[in-house]
Amino acid sequence: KKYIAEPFKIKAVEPIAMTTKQQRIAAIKEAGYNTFLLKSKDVYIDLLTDSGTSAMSDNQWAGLMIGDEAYAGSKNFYNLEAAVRNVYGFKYVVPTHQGRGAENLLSQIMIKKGDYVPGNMYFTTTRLHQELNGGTFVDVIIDEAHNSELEVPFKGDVDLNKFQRLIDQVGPEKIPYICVAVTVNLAGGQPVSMKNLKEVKELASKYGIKIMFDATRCVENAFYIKEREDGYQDKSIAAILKEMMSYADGCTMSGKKDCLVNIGGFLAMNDEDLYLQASQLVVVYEGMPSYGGLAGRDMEAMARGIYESIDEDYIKHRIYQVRYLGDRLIENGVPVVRPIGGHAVFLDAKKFLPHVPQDNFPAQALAAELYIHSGVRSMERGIVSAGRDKEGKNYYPKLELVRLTIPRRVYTYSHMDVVAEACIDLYQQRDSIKGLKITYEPPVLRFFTSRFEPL
Ligand SMILES: CC1=C(O)/C(=C\N=C(/C)C(=O)O)C(COP(=O)(O)O)=CN1
Repeated sequence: KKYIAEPFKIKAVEPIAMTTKQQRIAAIKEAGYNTFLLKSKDVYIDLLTDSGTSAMSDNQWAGLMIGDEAYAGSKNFYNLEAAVRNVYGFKYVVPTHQGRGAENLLSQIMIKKGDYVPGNMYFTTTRLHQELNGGTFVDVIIDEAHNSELEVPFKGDVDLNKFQRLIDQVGPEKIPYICVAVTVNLAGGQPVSMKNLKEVKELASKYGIKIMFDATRCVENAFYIKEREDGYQDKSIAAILKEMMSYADGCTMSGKKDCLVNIGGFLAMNDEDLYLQASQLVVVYEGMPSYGGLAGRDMEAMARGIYESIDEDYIKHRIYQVRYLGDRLIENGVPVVRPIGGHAVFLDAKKFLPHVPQDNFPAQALAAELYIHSGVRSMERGIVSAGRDKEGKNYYPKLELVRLTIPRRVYTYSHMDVVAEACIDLYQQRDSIKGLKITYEPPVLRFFTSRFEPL
Protein backbone atom coordinates (compact mmCIF):
# COMPACT_ATOMS: atom_id res chain seq x y z
CA LYS A 1 0.00 0.00 0.00
CA LYS A 2 1.54 3.27 -1.10
CA TYR A 3 -0.04 5.46 1.59
CA ILE A 4 0.37 3.70 4.93
CA ALA A 5 -2.56 3.61 7.34
CA GLU A 6 -2.54 5.75 10.48
CA PRO A 7 -0.05 4.11 12.92
CA PHE A 8 -2.36 4.84 15.84
CA LYS A 9 -5.91 4.13 17.00
CA ILE A 10 -8.20 6.88 18.25
CA LYS A 11 -8.70 7.05 22.01
CA ALA A 12 -10.46 10.39 22.33
CA VAL A 13 -12.37 12.40 19.74
CA GLU A 14 -13.19 16.08 19.35
CA PRO A 15 -16.39 16.38 17.29
CA ILE A 16 -16.25 18.69 14.23
CA ALA A 17 -19.27 19.91 12.31
CA MET A 18 -19.96 21.25 8.84
CA THR A 19 -21.59 24.70 8.65
CA THR A 20 -24.01 26.04 6.03
CA LYS A 21 -22.78 28.22 3.18
CA GLN A 22 -24.78 31.16 4.59
CA GLN A 23 -23.04 30.76 7.96
CA ARG A 24 -19.66 30.67 6.26
CA ILE A 25 -20.33 33.75 4.13
CA ALA A 26 -21.34 35.67 7.27
CA ALA A 27 -18.31 34.34 9.17
CA ILE A 28 -15.72 35.24 6.51
CA LYS A 29 -17.22 38.74 6.15
CA GLU A 30 -16.96 39.22 9.90
CA ALA A 31 -13.38 37.97 9.66
CA GLY A 32 -12.53 40.58 7.02
CA TYR A 33 -11.83 37.82 4.45
CA ASN A 34 -8.84 36.81 6.61
CA THR A 35 -8.88 33.13 7.63
CA PHE A 36 -6.71 33.99 10.67
CA LEU A 37 -9.70 35.94 12.06
CA LEU A 38 -12.25 33.12 11.75
CA LYS A 39 -13.53 31.50 14.94
CA SER A 40 -12.52 27.86 15.35
CA LYS A 41 -16.20 26.91 15.87
CA ASP A 42 -16.94 28.11 12.32
CA VAL A 43 -14.21 25.94 10.79
CA TYR A 44 -14.88 22.36 9.61
CA ILE A 45 -11.40 21.11 8.67
CA ASP A 46 -8.71 23.39 10.05
CA LEU A 47 -5.62 23.48 7.81
CA LEU A 48 -4.55 26.99 8.86
CA THR A 49 -1.35 25.72 10.43
CA ASP A 50 0.51 22.67 11.72
CA SER A 51 1.78 24.86 14.58
CA GLY A 52 0.44 23.81 17.95
CA THR A 53 -2.43 21.90 16.35
CA SER A 54 -1.11 18.34 16.57
CA ALA A 55 -2.67 15.61 18.65
CA MET A 56 -0.66 14.53 21.67
CA SER A 57 -0.26 10.86 22.51
CA ASP A 58 -1.50 9.11 25.65
CA ASN A 59 2.14 9.05 26.71
CA GLN A 60 2.34 12.84 26.44
CA TRP A 61 -0.99 13.33 28.24
CA ALA A 62 0.33 11.10 31.01
CA GLY A 63 3.38 13.38 31.14
CA LEU A 64 1.14 16.35 31.86
CA MET A 65 0.11 14.64 35.09
CA ILE A 66 3.69 14.62 36.42
CA GLY A 67 4.41 18.29 35.85
CA ASP A 68 6.96 19.40 38.48
CA GLU A 69 5.84 23.02 38.83
CA ALA A 70 8.81 24.03 40.99
CA TYR A 71 9.80 27.55 39.99
CA ALA A 72 13.43 26.52 39.53
CA GLY A 73 15.06 23.22 38.70
CA SER A 74 11.92 21.37 37.60
CA LYS A 75 12.40 17.62 36.99
CA ASN A 76 10.72 18.11 33.62
CA PHE A 77 13.41 20.56 32.54
CA TYR A 78 16.07 17.87 33.04
CA ASN A 79 13.95 15.42 31.05
CA LEU A 80 13.71 18.01 28.25
CA GLU A 81 17.45 18.70 28.43
CA ALA A 82 18.16 14.96 28.17
CA ALA A 83 15.79 14.61 25.20
CA VAL A 84 17.49 17.49 23.36
CA ARG A 85 20.94 16.01 24.07
CA ASN A 86 19.93 12.48 23.09
CA VAL A 87 17.94 13.28 19.95
CA TYR A 88 19.58 16.41 18.53
CA GLY A 89 22.99 16.20 20.18
CA PHE A 90 23.23 19.80 21.41
CA LYS A 91 24.90 20.34 24.76
CA TYR A 92 22.76 23.16 26.15
CA VAL A 93 19.07 24.06 25.89
CA VAL A 94 17.09 27.11 27.03
CA PRO A 95 13.33 26.55 26.93
CA THR A 96 11.12 29.30 25.48
CA HIS A 97 7.35 29.61 25.19
CA GLN A 98 7.53 28.94 21.43
CA GLY A 99 9.79 29.41 18.42
CA ARG A 100 9.76 33.19 18.24
CA GLY A 101 10.79 33.27 21.90
CA ALA A 102 14.02 31.55 20.84
CA GLU A 103 14.34 33.79 17.77
CA ASN A 104 14.09 36.83 20.04
CA LEU A 105 16.92 35.60 22.28
CA LEU A 106 19.19 34.48 19.44
CA SER A 107 18.70 37.67 17.42
CA GLN A 108 19.34 39.94 20.40
CA ILE A 109 22.48 38.03 21.40
CA MET A 110 24.11 37.47 18.02
CA ILE A 111 23.03 40.32 15.73
CA LYS A 112 24.41 43.83 15.92
CA LYS A 113 23.23 46.84 13.90
CA GLY A 114 24.41 46.66 10.30
CA ASP A 115 24.86 42.88 10.30
CA TYR A 116 23.64 40.59 7.51
CA VAL A 117 21.91 37.27 8.21
CA PRO A 118 21.82 34.95 5.18
CA GLY A 119 19.16 32.26 5.11
CA ASN A 120 17.40 29.80 2.80
CA MET A 121 14.32 31.88 2.05
CA TYR A 122 12.75 34.17 4.62
CA PHE A 123 10.31 33.24 7.33
CA THR A 124 8.06 35.94 8.77
CA THR A 125 8.93 35.97 12.50
CA THR A 126 12.54 34.91 11.92
CA ARG A 127 13.22 37.81 9.55
CA LEU A 128 11.36 40.28 11.75
CA HIS A 129 13.49 39.47 14.81
CA GLN A 130 16.63 39.80 12.68
CA GLU A 131 15.44 43.21 11.46
CA LEU A 132 14.36 44.35 14.92
CA ASN A 133 17.99 43.89 15.98
CA GLY A 134 19.39 45.90 13.08
CA GLY A 135 20.15 42.94 10.83
CA THR A 136 19.35 42.54 7.15
CA PHE A 137 18.06 39.19 5.92
CA VAL A 138 19.66 38.01 2.66
CA ASP A 139 18.02 35.14 0.77
CA VAL A 140 20.66 32.58 -0.28
CA ILE A 141 18.35 29.72 -1.28
CA ILE A 142 18.83 28.10 -4.70
CA ASP A 143 16.87 29.86 -7.46
CA GLU A 144 14.77 26.75 -8.15
CA ALA A 145 13.03 27.20 -4.76
CA HIS A 146 11.22 30.24 -6.14
CA ASN A 147 9.66 28.23 -8.97
CA SER A 148 6.61 26.30 -7.80
CA GLU A 149 6.59 23.61 -10.49
CA LEU A 150 10.24 22.47 -10.57
CA GLU A 151 10.52 18.91 -9.23
CA VAL A 152 13.86 19.41 -7.45
CA PRO A 153 14.50 16.84 -4.65
CA PHE A 154 16.11 19.31 -2.21
CA LYS A 155 14.62 22.69 -3.03
CA GLY A 156 15.63 24.04 0.37
CA ASP A 157 19.35 23.89 -0.42
CA VAL A 158 21.56 26.92 0.13
CA ASP A 159 23.21 28.34 -3.01
CA LEU A 160 26.87 28.36 -1.92
CA ASN A 161 27.76 30.98 -4.56
CA LYS A 162 25.15 33.37 -3.15
CA PHE A 163 26.53 32.75 0.37
CA GLN A 164 30.12 33.28 -0.84
CA ARG A 165 29.11 36.46 -2.71
CA LEU A 166 27.60 37.92 0.45
CA ILE A 167 30.77 37.09 2.41
CA ASP A 168 32.88 38.79 -0.28
CA GLN A 169 30.57 41.81 -0.41
CA VAL A 170 30.10 42.61 3.28
CA GLY A 171 32.92 40.66 4.96
CA PRO A 172 32.54 37.75 7.42
CA GLU A 173 32.66 40.04 10.46
CA LYS A 174 29.25 41.41 9.34
CA ILE A 175 27.70 37.94 9.22
CA PRO A 176 27.16 36.56 12.75
CA TYR A 177 25.53 33.36 11.46
CA ILE A 178 23.67 31.79 8.58
CA CYS A 179 20.14 30.67 9.43
CA VAL A 180 19.41 27.34 7.70
CA ALA A 181 15.75 26.32 7.91
CA VAL A 182 15.15 22.57 7.76
CA THR A 183 12.61 22.32 6.05
CA VAL A 184 11.84 25.62 4.31
CA ASN A 185 8.28 26.56 5.17
CA LEU A 186 7.58 29.22 2.55
CA ALA A 187 9.22 27.32 -0.31
CA GLY A 188 6.54 24.71 0.28
CA GLY A 189 7.98 22.66 3.14
CA GLN A 190 11.08 21.84 1.09
CA PRO A 191 14.04 19.92 2.55
CA VAL A 192 17.80 20.61 2.61
CA SER A 193 20.14 17.75 1.62
CA MET A 194 22.81 16.42 3.98
CA LYS A 195 25.40 17.14 1.28
CA ASN A 196 24.38 20.79 1.26
CA LEU A 197 24.41 21.02 5.07
CA LYS A 198 27.99 19.68 5.06
CA GLU A 199 29.04 22.18 2.36
CA VAL A 200 27.43 25.11 4.16
CA LYS A 201 29.20 24.10 7.38
CA GLU A 202 32.53 23.91 5.55
CA LEU A 203 32.12 27.31 3.91
CA ALA A 204 30.87 29.05 7.06
CA SER A 205 33.61 27.54 9.24
CA LYS A 206 36.28 28.83 6.83
CA TYR A 207 35.22 32.35 7.84
CA GLY A 208 34.27 31.70 11.47
CA ILE A 209 30.59 32.23 10.65
CA LYS A 210 28.21 30.23 12.88
CA ILE A 211 25.43 28.02 11.55
CA MET A 212 22.10 28.15 13.36
CA PHE A 213 19.29 25.89 12.17
CA ASP A 214 15.67 26.79 12.30
CA ALA A 215 14.91 23.19 13.27
CA THR A 216 11.14 23.58 13.42
CA ARG A 217 10.43 20.72 10.97
CA CYS A 218 13.79 18.93 11.14
CA VAL A 219 12.34 15.41 11.43
CA GLU A 220 10.41 15.90 8.17
CA ASN A 221 13.70 17.03 6.64
CA ALA A 222 15.36 13.84 7.90
CA PHE A 223 12.65 11.77 6.22
CA TYR A 224 13.36 13.37 2.83
CA ILE A 225 17.08 12.65 3.23
CA LYS A 226 16.31 9.00 4.03
CA GLU A 227 13.95 8.76 1.05
CA ARG A 228 15.92 10.71 -1.54
CA GLU A 229 19.63 11.01 -0.70
CA ASP A 230 22.16 8.33 -1.65
CA GLY A 231 23.61 6.50 1.32
CA TYR A 232 20.81 7.20 3.75
CA GLN A 233 18.07 4.72 2.79
CA ASP A 234 19.24 2.21 5.40
CA LYS A 235 19.87 4.73 8.18
CA SER A 236 17.32 5.38 10.92
CA ILE A 237 15.53 8.72 11.10
CA ALA A 238 17.21 9.18 14.50
CA ALA A 239 20.70 8.69 13.04
CA ILE A 240 20.00 11.00 10.08
CA LEU A 241 18.62 13.69 12.37
CA LYS A 242 21.66 13.46 14.67
CA GLU A 243 24.02 13.83 11.69
CA MET A 244 22.01 16.80 10.34
CA MET A 245 22.25 18.63 13.66
CA SER A 246 25.98 17.92 13.93
CA TYR A 247 26.52 20.52 11.18
CA ALA A 248 24.90 23.27 13.25
CA ASP A 249 26.27 25.29 16.16
CA GLY A 250 22.75 25.45 17.54
CA CYS A 251 19.12 25.85 16.63
CA THR A 252 15.92 27.67 17.34
CA MET A 253 12.97 25.31 17.66
CA SER A 254 9.26 25.83 17.57
CA GLY A 255 8.21 22.71 19.47
CA LYS A 256 4.69 23.30 18.20
CA LYS A 257 5.51 21.46 14.99
CA ASP A 258 7.75 18.39 14.94
CA CYS A 259 7.93 18.12 18.75
CA LEU A 260 4.18 17.36 18.79
CA VAL A 261 3.11 19.85 21.46
CA ASN A 262 0.54 22.63 21.60
CA ILE A 263 2.99 25.12 23.12
CA GLY A 264 6.74 25.14 23.58
CA GLY A 265 10.06 25.88 21.96
CA PHE A 266 13.73 26.24 22.76
CA LEU A 267 17.12 27.61 21.85
CA ALA A 268 19.77 24.84 21.78
CA MET A 269 23.50 25.28 21.32
CA ASN A 270 26.97 23.81 21.93
CA ASP A 271 28.76 27.07 22.73
CA GLU A 272 28.96 27.67 26.50
CA ASP A 273 29.26 31.44 26.11
CA LEU A 274 26.10 31.59 23.97
CA TYR A 275 24.36 29.46 26.61
CA LEU A 276 25.45 31.86 29.34
CA GLN A 277 24.15 34.87 27.38
CA ALA A 278 20.88 33.08 26.58
CA SER A 279 20.45 32.17 30.24
CA GLN A 280 20.98 35.82 31.20
CA LEU A 281 18.47 37.12 28.65
CA VAL A 282 15.76 34.44 28.95
CA VAL A 283 14.85 35.71 32.44
CA VAL A 284 13.89 39.06 30.89
CA TYR A 285 11.37 37.62 28.41
CA GLU A 286 10.46 34.04 29.35
CA GLY A 287 11.48 33.19 32.92
CA MET A 288 14.14 31.11 34.67
CA PRO A 289 16.47 29.21 32.31
CA SER A 290 14.91 26.02 33.68
CA TYR A 291 11.40 26.82 32.45
CA GLY A 292 11.54 29.63 29.84
CA GLY A 293 7.87 30.53 29.83
CA LEU A 294 6.63 26.94 30.05
CA ALA A 295 4.86 25.03 32.81
CA GLY A 296 6.68 21.89 33.97
CA ARG A 297 3.94 19.78 32.42
CA ASP A 298 4.50 21.39 29.00
CA MET A 299 8.23 20.68 29.17
CA GLU A 300 7.43 17.06 29.96
CA ALA A 301 5.02 16.81 27.03
CA MET A 302 7.68 18.28 24.74
CA ALA A 303 10.40 15.94 26.02
CA ARG A 304 8.16 12.96 25.27
CA GLY A 305 7.10 14.45 21.91
CA ILE A 306 10.75 14.77 20.86
CA TYR A 307 11.24 11.01 21.35
CA GLU A 308 7.95 10.17 19.60
CA SER A 309 8.74 12.41 16.62
CA ILE A 310 11.60 10.15 15.44
CA ASP A 311 9.45 7.01 15.36
CA GLU A 312 9.71 5.65 11.80
CA ASP A 313 6.02 4.70 11.44
CA TYR A 314 4.87 8.07 12.80
CA ILE A 315 6.94 10.21 10.43
CA LYS A 316 6.30 7.98 7.41
CA HIS A 317 2.53 8.29 7.86
CA ARG A 318 2.82 12.02 8.48
CA ILE A 319 4.65 12.64 5.21
CA TYR A 320 2.51 10.20 3.21
CA GLN A 321 -0.76 11.72 4.37
CA VAL A 322 0.34 15.14 3.09
CA ARG A 323 1.57 13.55 -0.13
CA TYR A 324 -1.78 11.75 -0.56
CA LEU A 325 -3.59 15.10 -0.66
CA GLY A 326 -0.97 16.57 -3.00
CA ASP A 327 -1.21 13.61 -5.38
CA ARG A 328 -5.03 13.94 -5.55
CA LEU A 329 -4.69 17.59 -6.58
CA ILE A 330 -1.88 16.93 -9.09
CA GLU A 331 -3.95 14.15 -10.72
CA ASN A 332 -6.77 16.69 -11.21
CA GLY A 333 -4.59 19.42 -12.65
CA VAL A 334 -4.81 21.74 -9.65
CA PRO A 335 -1.61 23.85 -9.57
CA VAL A 336 0.43 23.09 -6.43
CA VAL A 337 4.05 23.54 -5.36
CA ARG A 338 6.13 20.54 -6.47
CA PRO A 339 7.48 18.37 -5.02
CA ILE A 340 4.89 18.06 -2.25
CA GLY A 341 6.34 19.35 1.01
CA GLY A 342 6.57 17.78 4.42
CA HIS A 343 3.88 19.63 6.35
CA ALA A 344 1.50 21.06 3.76
CA VAL A 345 0.24 21.15 0.21
CA PHE A 346 0.64 24.66 -1.22
CA LEU A 347 -1.85 25.80 -3.89
CA ASP A 348 -0.17 28.03 -6.47
CA ALA A 349 -2.58 30.98 -6.43
CA LYS A 350 -0.79 32.71 -9.32
CA LYS A 351 -1.52 29.78 -11.60
CA PHE A 352 -4.91 29.11 -10.00
CA LEU A 353 -6.07 32.72 -10.52
CA PRO A 354 -4.02 34.17 -13.39
CA HIS A 355 -6.69 36.86 -13.85
CA VAL A 356 -6.11 38.30 -10.34
CA PRO A 357 -3.03 40.59 -10.16
CA GLN A 358 -0.78 40.10 -7.10
CA ASP A 359 -1.80 43.57 -5.83
CA ASN A 360 -5.33 42.22 -5.42
CA PHE A 361 -4.13 39.47 -3.09
CA PRO A 362 -4.93 36.28 -5.08
CA ALA A 363 -3.84 33.87 -2.34
CA GLN A 364 -5.87 35.73 0.28
CA ALA A 365 -8.91 35.65 -2.04
CA LEU A 366 -8.44 31.94 -2.77
CA ALA A 367 -8.17 31.03 0.92
CA ALA A 368 -11.38 32.95 1.64
CA GLU A 369 -13.20 31.30 -1.28
CA LEU A 370 -12.04 27.82 -0.21
CA TYR A 371 -13.46 28.45 3.25
CA ILE A 372 -16.81 29.72 1.88
CA HIS A 373 -17.02 26.72 -0.47
CA SER A 374 -16.06 23.98 1.99
CA GLY A 375 -15.46 25.15 5.57
CA VAL A 376 -11.80 24.21 5.09
CA ARG A 377 -9.46 26.83 6.59
CA SER A 378 -6.11 27.44 4.92
CA MET A 379 -3.44 30.14 5.22
CA GLU A 380 -2.30 32.85 2.84
CA ARG A 381 1.43 32.56 2.12
CA GLY A 382 1.88 35.20 -0.55
CA ILE A 383 2.13 38.98 -0.87
CA VAL A 384 0.21 39.62 2.38
CA SER A 385 2.54 37.36 4.38
CA ALA A 386 5.60 38.87 2.67
CA GLY A 387 4.75 42.31 4.12
CA ARG A 388 6.63 45.52 3.42
CA ASP A 389 10.32 46.49 3.34
CA LYS A 390 11.95 49.23 5.47
CA GLU A 391 10.77 51.90 3.01
CA GLY A 392 7.21 50.60 3.39
CA LYS A 393 7.07 49.11 -0.12
CA ASN A 394 5.34 45.76 -0.63
CA TYR A 395 7.60 42.75 -1.11
CA TYR A 396 6.46 40.87 -4.23
CA PRO A 397 7.27 37.18 -3.58
CA LYS A 398 7.50 34.93 -6.64
CA LEU A 399 5.52 32.34 -4.69
CA GLU A 400 1.89 33.41 -4.13
CA LEU A 401 0.57 30.41 -2.23
CA VAL A 402 -2.35 29.08 -0.21
CA ARG A 403 -1.08 26.63 2.37
CA LEU A 404 -3.16 23.57 3.23
CA THR A 405 -1.30 22.72 6.42
CA ILE A 406 -1.81 19.25 7.84
CA PRO A 407 -1.69 18.93 11.65
CA ARG A 408 0.08 15.80 12.95
CA ARG A 409 -2.05 12.79 13.97
CA VAL A 410 -5.33 14.77 13.74
CA TYR A 411 -7.08 14.13 10.44
CA THR A 412 -7.62 10.96 8.42
CA TYR A 413 -7.34 10.22 4.73
CA SER A 414 -11.11 10.78 4.46
CA HIS A 415 -10.63 14.38 5.53
CA MET A 416 -7.93 14.70 2.86
CA ASP A 417 -10.51 13.52 0.30
CA VAL A 418 -12.95 16.23 1.44
CA VAL A 419 -10.21 18.87 1.05
CA ALA A 420 -9.14 17.53 -2.34
CA GLU A 421 -12.70 17.55 -3.69
CA ALA A 422 -13.22 21.11 -2.47
CA CYS A 423 -10.04 22.35 -4.17
CA ILE A 424 -10.88 20.51 -7.41
CA ASP A 425 -14.42 21.98 -7.42
CA LEU A 426 -13.05 25.46 -6.81
CA TYR A 427 -10.48 25.04 -9.55
CA GLN A 428 -13.28 24.32 -12.00
CA GLN A 429 -15.04 27.55 -10.91
CA ARG A 430 -11.82 29.59 -10.70
CA ASP A 431 -12.83 32.20 -13.28
CA SER A 432 -15.56 33.44 -10.94
CA ILE A 433 -13.09 34.22 -8.13
CA LYS A 434 -12.33 37.96 -7.78
CA GLY A 435 -9.48 39.77 -6.03
CA LEU A 436 -9.65 41.70 -2.76
CA LYS A 437 -8.73 45.12 -1.48
CA ILE A 438 -7.15 45.71 1.91
CA THR A 439 -9.18 47.79 4.38
CA TYR A 440 -7.05 47.51 7.53
CA GLU A 441 -3.30 46.81 7.76
CA PRO A 442 -1.22 46.61 11.00
CA PRO A 443 2.40 47.87 10.96
CA VAL A 444 4.11 44.45 11.24
CA LEU A 445 3.27 40.80 10.43
CA ARG A 446 0.15 42.13 8.73
CA PHE A 447 -1.13 38.70 7.68
CA PHE A 448 -2.24 37.91 11.24
CA THR A 449 -4.82 40.74 11.56
CA SER A 450 -5.30 42.54 8.20
CA ARG A 451 -8.86 42.91 6.91
CA PHE A 452 -10.07 42.81 3.31
CA GLU A 453 -13.17 43.31 1.15
CA PRO A 454 -14.07 41.85 -2.25
CA LEU A 455 -13.24 44.17 -5.17
C1 LIG B 1 9.93 27.75 10.08
C2 LIG B 1 9.35 28.43 11.27
C3 LIG B 1 7.97 28.49 11.48
O1 LIG B 1 7.15 27.88 10.60
C4 LIG B 1 7.46 29.18 12.62
C5 LIG B 1 6.07 29.33 12.86
N1 LIG B 1 5.24 28.91 11.94
C6 LIG B 1 3.93 29.02 11.94
C7 LIG B 1 3.16 29.61 13.05
C8 LIG B 1 3.24 28.51 10.75
O2 LIG B 1 2.00 28.54 10.71
O3 LIG B 1 3.95 28.06 9.82
C9 LIG B 1 8.39 29.80 13.51
C10 LIG B 1 7.94 30.57 14.74
O4 LIG B 1 7.54 29.62 15.70
P1 LIG B 1 6.38 29.97 16.76
O5 LIG B 1 5.10 30.10 15.98
O6 LIG B 1 6.76 31.28 17.46
O7 LIG B 1 6.38 28.78 17.69
C11 LIG B 1 9.74 29.70 13.25
N2 LIG B 1 10.21 29.04 12.15
